[in-house]
Amino acid sequence: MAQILDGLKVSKEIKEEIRIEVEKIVQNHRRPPHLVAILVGKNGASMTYVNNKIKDCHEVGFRSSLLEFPSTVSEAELLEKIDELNKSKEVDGFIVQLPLPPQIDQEKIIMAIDPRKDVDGFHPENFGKMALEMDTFLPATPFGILTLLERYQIDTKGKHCVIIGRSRIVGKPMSILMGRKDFPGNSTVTLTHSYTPHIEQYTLKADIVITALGDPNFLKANMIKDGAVIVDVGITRVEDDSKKGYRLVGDVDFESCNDKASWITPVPGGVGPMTRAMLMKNTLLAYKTSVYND
Ligand SMILES: Nc1nc(=O)c2c([nH]1)NC[C@@H]1CN(c3ccc(C(=O)N[C@@H](CCC(=O)O)C(=O)O)cc3)C=[N+]21
Ligand SMILES: [Mg+2]
Repeated sequence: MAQILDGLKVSKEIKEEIRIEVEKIVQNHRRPPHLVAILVGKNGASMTYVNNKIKDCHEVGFRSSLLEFPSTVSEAELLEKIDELNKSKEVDGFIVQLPLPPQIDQEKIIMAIDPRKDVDGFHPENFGKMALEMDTFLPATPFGILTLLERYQIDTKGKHCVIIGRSRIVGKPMSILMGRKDFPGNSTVTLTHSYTPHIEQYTLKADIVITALGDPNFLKANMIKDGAVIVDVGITRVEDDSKKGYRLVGDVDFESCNDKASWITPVPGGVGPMTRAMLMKNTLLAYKTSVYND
């Protein structure tokens, strides 16, 4: 049986470290860090994620604000709000929860965010800095995966890492980060996606597999090699008879892969909570002007 990369446990440790730091800040009569979340529409999963982020803020002692807009909001209205948040001396960082409705140009919204307050690390300036190994806000999910690998001292140097999915918030940045010079990195990276034929010919050779495609139970035991490290970013709501009406299912067929892998992340309780902890970390970095000091 594989050992568990316990994201829930590590996320609690990180939040506790942040809480202690915020406590000291407030004891020194300074205001706490302030994170703002913009939520457009009433998508169930998005509402859960954003509410959890607000809960995390309370736990670590941050101030938080939730700005909700109807799904009919115009691009101009959102841009106006972003401009206001960019200028506000009371806001350290903010996020615009994705996905956005079709009338809104996602790239235009992300481009409008001041890179200094871009705690998601989605702005091209921050993405470029990430790729060039300069100080920046790392996108929260990849940052969470790196931190999880680091805390469990998973050896990534010289290993073959196969990533499934090339999204701008997970697959693409992850493919860059695993190949960077710092630890955990120094992997040889293969980025696979929907046009990769016979994905198993790559995953079977991988020391580390990171799946981010949103296809429940996609990765089966017969697609991985003995002792592989498996990181599951996928999280899909699958309808069932439970009280909630759904359960969360990852991209990895946990049952079968658990017997073959050396380390594996569970869903829920793996990458998801780590993502949220790293958003708190980035907000603290923005507050302390650790990344941008002008
Ligand atoms: N601007 C923006 N930034 C994001 O970081 C962002 C986003 N948009 N859009 C959607 C994705 C997805 N994402 C998750 C965060 C936490 C969990 C999480 O906490 N998952 C829990 C379960 C939560 C539940 O009950 O649904 C777990 O895996 O244990 C999952 C997914 C952030 N994203
Ligand atoms: Mg993807």
